[in-house]
Amino acid sequence: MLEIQHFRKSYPTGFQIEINSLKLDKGIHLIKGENGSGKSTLLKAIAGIHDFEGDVILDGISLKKEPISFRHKVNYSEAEPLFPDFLSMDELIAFVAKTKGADKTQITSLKEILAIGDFSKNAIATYSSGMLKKTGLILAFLGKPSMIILDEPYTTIDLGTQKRLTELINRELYKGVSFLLTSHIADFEGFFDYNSVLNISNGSLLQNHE
Ligand SMILES: Nc1ncnc2c1ncn2[C@@H]1O[C@H](COP(=O)(O)OP(=O)(O)OP(=O)(O)O)[C@@H](O)[C@H]1O
Repeated sequence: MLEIQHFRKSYPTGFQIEINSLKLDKGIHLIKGENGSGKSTLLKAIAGIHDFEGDVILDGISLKKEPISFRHKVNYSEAEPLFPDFLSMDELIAFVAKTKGADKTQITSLKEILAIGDFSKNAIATYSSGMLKKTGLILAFLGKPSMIILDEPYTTIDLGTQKRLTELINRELYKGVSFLLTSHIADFEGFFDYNSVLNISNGSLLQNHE
């Protein structure tokens, strides 16, 4: 279970997200909101990338008190991932696999599902936007995370990859992994039986239904 307590994140521009208390059960959750509503800011905070006031607790492990253990349990993919141009996807996978404890079987299986092919040997500088997105996605599934956070997972990838990504998410859900997804359009609302759908507007979160 994911718990957000007394959360506050503000930027010097004046934009602010405040969540007094939020509890999300194991399962799959969707955060919807317009451009600039605060989705990415919230996800980056939950993933331990952005600093914030308050705490986020996953399965009893506090991000503030046990940051290393917490980060081991949470994987994250950005909406528009950026990586060093000179590295290849294979090199990035090898690095993340080592830190997250992923084995060769898992890597091969994920590469097959996401139809990565031999292109992963090439430098990131040569990647299309879809390949860049697939790079971010594959890294987010490595190891044995309790929660996978995917920011706008269906943008940029082709229809075939979208279908296989849905199968992959369902497979991992079945194994007990939880998911937190965002969308600024209703592009994949019907793909999953969400445990909850939340709306974020101007930094405030509203829980729709469970
Ligand atoms: N590093 C930053 N410094 C200052 N302001 C920021 C920063 N990152 C985001 N913001 C501001 O915070 C607000 C929320 O941005 P955020 O990227 O979280 O929204 P979003 O819902 O993910 O948007 P989109 O759907 O366009 O990706 C926006 O007003 C944005 O300009």
